[in-house]
Amino acid sequence: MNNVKISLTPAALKRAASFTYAAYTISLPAGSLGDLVARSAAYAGGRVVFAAADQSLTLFGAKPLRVWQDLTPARLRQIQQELQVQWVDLTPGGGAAPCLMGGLPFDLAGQPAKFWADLATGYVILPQLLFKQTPTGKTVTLLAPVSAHLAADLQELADQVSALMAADRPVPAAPPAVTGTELAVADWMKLVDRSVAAIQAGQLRKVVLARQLAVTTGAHFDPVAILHRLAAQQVNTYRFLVESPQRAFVGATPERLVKATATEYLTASVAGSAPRGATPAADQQLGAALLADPKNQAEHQIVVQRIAKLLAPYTTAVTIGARQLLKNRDIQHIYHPLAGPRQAGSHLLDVVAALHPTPALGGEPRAAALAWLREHEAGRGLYGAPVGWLSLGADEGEFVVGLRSGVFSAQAGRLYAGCGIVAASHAATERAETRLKFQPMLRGISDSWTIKRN
Ligand SMILES: C=C(O[C@@H]1C=C(C(=O)O)C=C[C@H]1O)C(=O)O
Repeated sequence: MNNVKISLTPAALKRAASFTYAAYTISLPAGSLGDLVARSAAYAGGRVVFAAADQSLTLFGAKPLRVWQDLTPARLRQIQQELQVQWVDLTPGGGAAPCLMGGLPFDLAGQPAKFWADLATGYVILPQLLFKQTPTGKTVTLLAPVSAHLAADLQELADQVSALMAADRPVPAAPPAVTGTELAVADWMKLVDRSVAAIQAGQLRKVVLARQLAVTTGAHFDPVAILHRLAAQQVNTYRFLVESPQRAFVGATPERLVKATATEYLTASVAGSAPRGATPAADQQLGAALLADPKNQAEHQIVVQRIAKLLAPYTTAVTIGARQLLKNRDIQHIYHPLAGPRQAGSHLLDVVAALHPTPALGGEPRAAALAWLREHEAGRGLYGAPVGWLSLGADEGEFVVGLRSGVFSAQAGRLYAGCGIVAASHAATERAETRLKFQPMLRGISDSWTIKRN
């Protein structure tokens, strides 16, 4: 691509003067956005990627103009509302809106999540370079603060895009060999037993317990390389990367929290898990057994009923789609899509606040489950939390549940996996289920790993 020339008329510059930020959208030649992400090492420490499971959208934000931490959905809604009126589109003929991208914490009131460093309490960026790929094309939206040198600043951003597109794609390094340690297994199994006892005593109906696998490598964890491997390995998943100067949170989740279009909210209930079979017949049998299993049915019913109730006030009617199996490479789940037309005046982040954490990640009732987790579990950081993007134009965006994921520094990482505990749960089976849920990320980070139990 030849270098792009930004053209701003004096009238456009005058219009910009009453705003804080100015945006300018450029169409890019066809080609995979993944290739650009692969070349983006110069922006390491400040990248966020979101790739929708149905390939309808990939977003790549880089060069944060602003960063927010200590987040709740309500706080992010306030930030969105403030920013919505602070930017102006200077694209001749009209361009795309800037977006906020990143993740909220699972529970700000939970125990501190030390390993997460600067990602611990949520991390949302306003990128200066926002690449967007849809089936109809590829664009980049540049965002600069309005100043006397706005035209030069936008041109410099455009030049950085040209340089990125011209950069050589680095030859991917072989994935590092990894040593893993399952943390606190005996304690966790005891906690499963105690949770089952609390459920049987009527203290709560369901709680989702997570555990951690610490991973280390003598080489280097490259979050973008992990993201690419996940994209190739994990069908039917949303891939994401939230990268700060200190950490990178990467994953491939099957679970949508909520997508807001102009007219609809779409969500999903994903709960109840089984392995994939080695042959189509074995796989079909495992799926049929999962659908027929009373414990998994009970676990799933709690989730689907609660989500339908929580979504109802924000829609004119909730439709619960047919029960299906959601199959990823290593795991299959019971799955229901849910959707409803938007209630006039409702906001995406209010729906995020209402839904998170669903009983697929927290429990039922929510308050009792969260209290149980705050007391018994180490902080989750962004694991299991809303991860996604939010437009600063219309109130549209999508948040997924940050599962099948890990957080990394250069040489160390933590993978997370959780499972729903109900009255009929057994610690050994739940441990096996969480082991299965570590599998996608282990495969994503390495071709060879050794796991120790601590
Ligand atoms: C908590 C996780 O997964 C969640 C729990 C599930 C279950 O209990 O069956 C299934 C899918 C997810 O909603 C995880 O993968 O870490």
